[in-house]
Amino acid sequence: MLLAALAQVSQEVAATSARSKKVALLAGLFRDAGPEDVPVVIPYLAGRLPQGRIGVGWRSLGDPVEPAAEPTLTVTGVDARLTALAAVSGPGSQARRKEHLRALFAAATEDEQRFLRALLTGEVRQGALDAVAADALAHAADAPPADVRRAVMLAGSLQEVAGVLLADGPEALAAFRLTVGRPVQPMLAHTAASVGEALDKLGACAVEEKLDGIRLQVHRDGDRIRAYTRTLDDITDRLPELTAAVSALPTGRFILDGEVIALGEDGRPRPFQETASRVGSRRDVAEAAAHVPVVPVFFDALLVDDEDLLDLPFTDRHAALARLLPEHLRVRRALVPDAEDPQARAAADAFLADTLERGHEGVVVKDLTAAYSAGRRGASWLKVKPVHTLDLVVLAVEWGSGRRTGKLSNLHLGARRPDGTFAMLGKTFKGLTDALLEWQTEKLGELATSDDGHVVTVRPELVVEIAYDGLQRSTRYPAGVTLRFARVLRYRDDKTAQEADTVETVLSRQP
Ligand SMILES: Nc1ncnc2c1ncn2[C@@H]1O[C@H](COP(=O)(O)OP(=O)(O)OP(=O)(O)O)[C@@H](O)[C@H]1O
Repeated sequence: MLLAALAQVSQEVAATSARSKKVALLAGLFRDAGPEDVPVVIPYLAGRLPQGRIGVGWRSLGDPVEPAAEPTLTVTGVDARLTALAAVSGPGSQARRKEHLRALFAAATEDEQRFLRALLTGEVRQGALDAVAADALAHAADAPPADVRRAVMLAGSLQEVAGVLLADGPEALAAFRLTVGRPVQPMLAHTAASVGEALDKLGACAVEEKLDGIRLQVHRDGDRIRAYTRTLDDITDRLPELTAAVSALPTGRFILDGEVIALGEDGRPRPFQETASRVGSRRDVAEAAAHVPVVPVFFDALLVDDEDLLDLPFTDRHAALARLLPEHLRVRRALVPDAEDPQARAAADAFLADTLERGHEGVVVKDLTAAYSAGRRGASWLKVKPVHTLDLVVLAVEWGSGRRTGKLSNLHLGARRPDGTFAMLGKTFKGLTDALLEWQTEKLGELATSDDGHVVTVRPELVVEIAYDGLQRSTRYPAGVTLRFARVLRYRDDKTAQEADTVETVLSRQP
């Protein structure tokens, strides 16, 4: 497929707000795509590079290059060129990257150049494009849209489903089943302002402690035990405690969802960074385990023996969990069978107070009747946390002064808009430790697209968790509000910019 075709459809999709028109445009594109094009076309449409970060800085994109008259570039050709570019390393690599880029731009027409430039600087972002693309794919392949969506949820990747569907037709979708050893995207939660609000929204529910650890999905088939993070990375070898705890269970086949967390001897959670460094580090596993032991704590069961539990109500899944696991491996919870009963409401509030007292970050309130909606932020799980936090995208950063000279310090923070662009909400350099400063200077340097000596603009890719005390009106910022006392809590390596909080979420937090 020619890059020109993709660039044109991408532009047309961005220009229309009608979902049905977007679906029709994308379906047309998918009909023309060969299976070999799919792994490139889908990420390009969403503004992602299959290579992840390719180390192209603003310098390399500098001077204009004379465009080609006729389109000849293919999407697979462009992808191969960018793979080669990403592989360049060692002395002189900047110059060689620049050569690759110049060659690519010289072969591109004016429209293609515009598309490539936007792709490389992170401007081609299309809000919620993956859901539209799944429906378009169903159209293109004459498959039921619901079947395609379910396959995507189970495969954890639209690309993979697209490849199989376009190559083998709708019957091939049956191969995407919940399978032990094949991780699925975890179910996510919305936010409620208080336990009372959550009870009003959900009715009969369970209130569970919200542990501030790292999301964990464990698959066991006899001796084969694998553990995955929220981004589906395999972390089994880093957490020997986990394999030990899971292999001691009598049941041999299951998929469980939970959290891994470092607890102190008093049972209170240790600082989040300690859990994060255990999960993030492959080195000296035995020593790290002795130093900062972690425990798995589970809150859901997706499959037990050969039974797929995804579509069962939460109560049934939890009953399966209770049969499978001893109490200390399960999250603590309080049941609220009748959300209108004042006593039950008071008990739910008391459960939150007790959970906070024990050092945890809040609770997750769960609808007792809801199925497990993998990969989606279902309305049936509501988290309640007293400290306000937002996951925002770093749009730009300022060079520091004084003690921070030479470091990229003051972060410009953005929330997501429905069209995939970002609205700046404010700036902060508070809460940044020396280690974080060091880390962000390097990372943001790699993502830089322009630098005026004071402000460095970056590809909007890094997600940072920000605590704040409230919102205040501001005419300086595009959403009309800014954050009061914003401070950095941590970087969220496990989230992409598409998963950052939206302007709508931010505004809904206004009292
Ligand atoms: N009992 C629980 N039930 C569900 N999720 C839990 C529970 N305890 C801790 N968690 C964690 O909370 C997360 C749910 O919140 P959410 O879906 O908003 O993701 P998040 O943005 O990573 O959350 P946050 O930023 O608030 O930590 C889960 O991904 C999981 O890691």
